[in-house]
Amino acid sequence: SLVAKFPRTQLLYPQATPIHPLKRLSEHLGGKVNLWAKREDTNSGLAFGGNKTRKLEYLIPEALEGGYTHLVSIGGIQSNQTRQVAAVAAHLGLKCLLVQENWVNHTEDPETYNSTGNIQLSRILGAEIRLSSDGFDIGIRRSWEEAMKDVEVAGGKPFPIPAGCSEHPKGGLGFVRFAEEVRQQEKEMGVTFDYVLVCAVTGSTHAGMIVGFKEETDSGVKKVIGIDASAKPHQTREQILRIAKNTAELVGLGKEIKGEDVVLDERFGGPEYGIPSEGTLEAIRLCARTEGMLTDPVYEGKSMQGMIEMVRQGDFKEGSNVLYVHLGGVPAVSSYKNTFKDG
Ligand SMILES: Cc1ncc(COP(=O)(O)O)c(CNC2(C(=O)O)CC2)c1O
Repeated sequence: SLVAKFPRTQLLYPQATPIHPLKRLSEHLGGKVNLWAKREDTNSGLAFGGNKTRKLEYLIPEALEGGYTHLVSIGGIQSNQTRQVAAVAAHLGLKCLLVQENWVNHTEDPETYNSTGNIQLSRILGAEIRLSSDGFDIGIRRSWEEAMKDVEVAGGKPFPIPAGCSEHPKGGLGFVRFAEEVRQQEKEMGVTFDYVLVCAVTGSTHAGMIVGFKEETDSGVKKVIGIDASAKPHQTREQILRIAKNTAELVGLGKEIKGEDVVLDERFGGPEYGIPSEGTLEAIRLCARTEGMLTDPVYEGKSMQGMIEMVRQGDFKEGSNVLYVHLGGVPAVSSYKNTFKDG
């Protein structure tokens, strides 16, 4: 394994996350392409888990050794990242300071949006929340750096966890292991996935998969297709490529990561980060009502829309197996009260 040499704190359930067919959705779309889902949204008992919990397994060992007192992270008001960091901190007996910025120009009433969903869970989990009026950006933020300085001034030792864990040097390792897990499941299931679809914003999920699938020799290089949900795809694409290169170096992949390895579909991230299009809402409803599988309006609803559109447009050859990776995000749905008032 490319990542066996790195320490990992067990935060996920020990078993591989389930892969199951999406039979009724596949049928509804013509039955020519076999759609499957791998459920990272059920990967841990820590506050609904999700893709960040898998990444945190490789960041946390350093936080536990180095005498750190606080996990300090950042995201939008309804960030899944910050909720997962809050749960991991509570689980390990560390304090937690979260910077929550104004990333989404939503149309919900602020009272609801700022007190339900992920931020409600983070408060229940005991995190200290610091609201910031700064807007959406996946890069390193001043508000986050100031929060860490404040922890130091107060005598604490802050462990820095950047947005989505992505700019952390080890942010890609979790999804390198994910790719190895998929390859193991392919062998056990006797199925080969021709495509792996993944939602991308800060990029280390997609980047880790590129490295992990690039290593395989048995069933050919997996076609990892990223669906942008940042609506700033240039910055996301650059971040995916940079993280994939750094992660390949870190694990000793021994193969070069090239620009064309980053396949990022920019068509479904709009109109803005955190704002769903009508097409995204339709995709959320179709998947929910054919499979009973819920997706959210910020992230997975957009990647679900992408997969549905690609099937409809015949992008996948007949009989191919398409693996949709569900990365979590559903807890934010309750903050989109008006959006879903009629279901
Ligand atoms: C449910 C869900 N699906 C996909 C993604 C995109 O993952 P990456 O950031 O690794 O590209 C997120 C991220 N969320 C961020 C957050 O603050 O929650 C990092 C942006 C996600 O939460």
